[in-house]
Amino acid sequence: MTENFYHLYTVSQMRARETHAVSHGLTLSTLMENAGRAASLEIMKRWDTKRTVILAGPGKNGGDGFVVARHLREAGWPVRVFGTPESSLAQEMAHQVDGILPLDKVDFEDQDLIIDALFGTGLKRSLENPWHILIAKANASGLPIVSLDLPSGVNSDTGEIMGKAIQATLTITFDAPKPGAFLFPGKEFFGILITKDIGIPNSNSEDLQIFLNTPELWKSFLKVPTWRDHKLSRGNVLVIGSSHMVGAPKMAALSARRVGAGYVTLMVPKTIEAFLQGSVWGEIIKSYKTSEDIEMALQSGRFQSVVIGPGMPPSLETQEIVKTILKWHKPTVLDGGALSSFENQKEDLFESLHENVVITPHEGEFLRLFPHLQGKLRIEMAKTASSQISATLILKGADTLIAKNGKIAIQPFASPWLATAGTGDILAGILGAFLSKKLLPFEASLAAVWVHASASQIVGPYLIAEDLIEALPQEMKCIFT
Ligand SMILES: NC(=O)C1=CN([C@@H]2O[C@H](COP(=O)(O)OP(=O)(O)OC[C@H]3O[C@@H](n4cnc5c(N)ncnc54)[C@H](O)[C@@H]3O)[C@@H](O)[C@H]2O)[C@@H](O)CC1
Ligand SMILES: [K+]
Repeated sequence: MTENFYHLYTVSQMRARETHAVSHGLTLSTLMENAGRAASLEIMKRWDTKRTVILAGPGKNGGDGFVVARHLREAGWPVRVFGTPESSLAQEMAHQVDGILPLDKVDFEDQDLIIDALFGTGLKRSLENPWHILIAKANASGLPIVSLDLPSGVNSDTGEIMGKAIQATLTITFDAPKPGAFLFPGKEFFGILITKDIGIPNSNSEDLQIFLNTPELWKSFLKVPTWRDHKLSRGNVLVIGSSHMVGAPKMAALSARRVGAGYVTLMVPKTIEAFLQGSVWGEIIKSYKTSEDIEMALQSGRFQSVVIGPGMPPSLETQEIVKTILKWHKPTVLDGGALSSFENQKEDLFESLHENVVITPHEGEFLRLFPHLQGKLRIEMAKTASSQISATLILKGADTLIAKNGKIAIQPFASPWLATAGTGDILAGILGAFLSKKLLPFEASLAAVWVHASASQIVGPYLIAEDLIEALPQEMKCIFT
């Protein structure tokens, strides 16, 4: 198993792993034996003797199922095996098991447990009957289902449901988890996910293409202050607001402070300056009339990062301000209206983006900028779009994706209660703070998405944006202890 436990293997990477194993003298039969044995041991660890039905598909996933059948029977379990081995390797494993019945005769009456070894990483195209009926029958049985490698019917690379999928109680995946285990809708079908080593030697050759966001990737870059620090050295963030929605930039600014930015300036139109002076305490309020005033503020060189978008209306004025900011090549977060303003001038935006920018669209904002990706899976959207722009992309959603040059990290968890107004402004603020602390845009994005999601779990049900801001210091303390 790879030491990068956060590394997710695509189907083509799994094939490369297989070839790598063979080049180290392992046979495919040995790997199948290792997989089946590891799975059967895990099953016997979790359950006492159960009347078990094994559903074995035509390929190697089915082969793994036959191995499980043999091991469970050797341990005295009553096991009924249904399958139609087609590949020579699956047949080799099937020969070691007596009394295999045809899949159309499957019956779950008086049984306790189902092992799903129908399809794994080799699933191609959408499943049709008789597989549909079989999967529906297994799901409707009410029995616990253990899926080998992945729930049959889930696309290993994308999490797409290929017609119909097994709803697993437990999934025992081999060598390393697959992206589909963390991408919706497939993610919901895995039940408990565990990974088993099957003896494939470590290899360094595969590129890190898709992986899970974990603090190990960025924690060391987030520093606690020392006696040498002062408020400006701890990150100086400029948040641009508008009179359109005043609360949004306020929340972004406060969030930046709550995750450790030492100094946050909120720059708003002259018309609301006085109002804001009276309603915020710790942020510095400055005003602007035109984009030139913002340019002058940036000229001062004081700000280490800029956040624009929360509460900004999609307009030509916003567009002008964004273009002005991007000229300065500062670490910059573009969110909400800062992105939507370019719906009809996408190329202008793409040309102005640079390496220090992070864009944080939700799917609606994303499709305004990349309409040609409408109908694509999220993982494909992120991969394609991030290869087209020089900025880092955070594609927000239940399984937020962070992408740069086609490399993608998946946020493994987040509370569904985050689906409420204002939480996006908070993410923009957190990100602005981490950028001001000199984290590189990709690492800052990983850290911000994690902190945001993790804080949402601290708050729990009935979260509103203001609660999330309050929970940020607790989350930051968790990271540092
Ligand atoms: N890659 C590796 O290193 C290892 C893989 N192993 C197992 O092997 C699995 C992959 O094996 P395979 O590549 O044989 O693939 P699968 O066993 O997942 O499925 C391939 C078979 O399903 C058929 N099939 C695909 N899509 C279909 C559809 N829509 N309708 C009907 N039939 C369809 C194919 O014609 C082929 O016969 C993994 O998921 C894992 O369980 C393990 O044995 C251990 C080692
Ligand atoms: K399976």
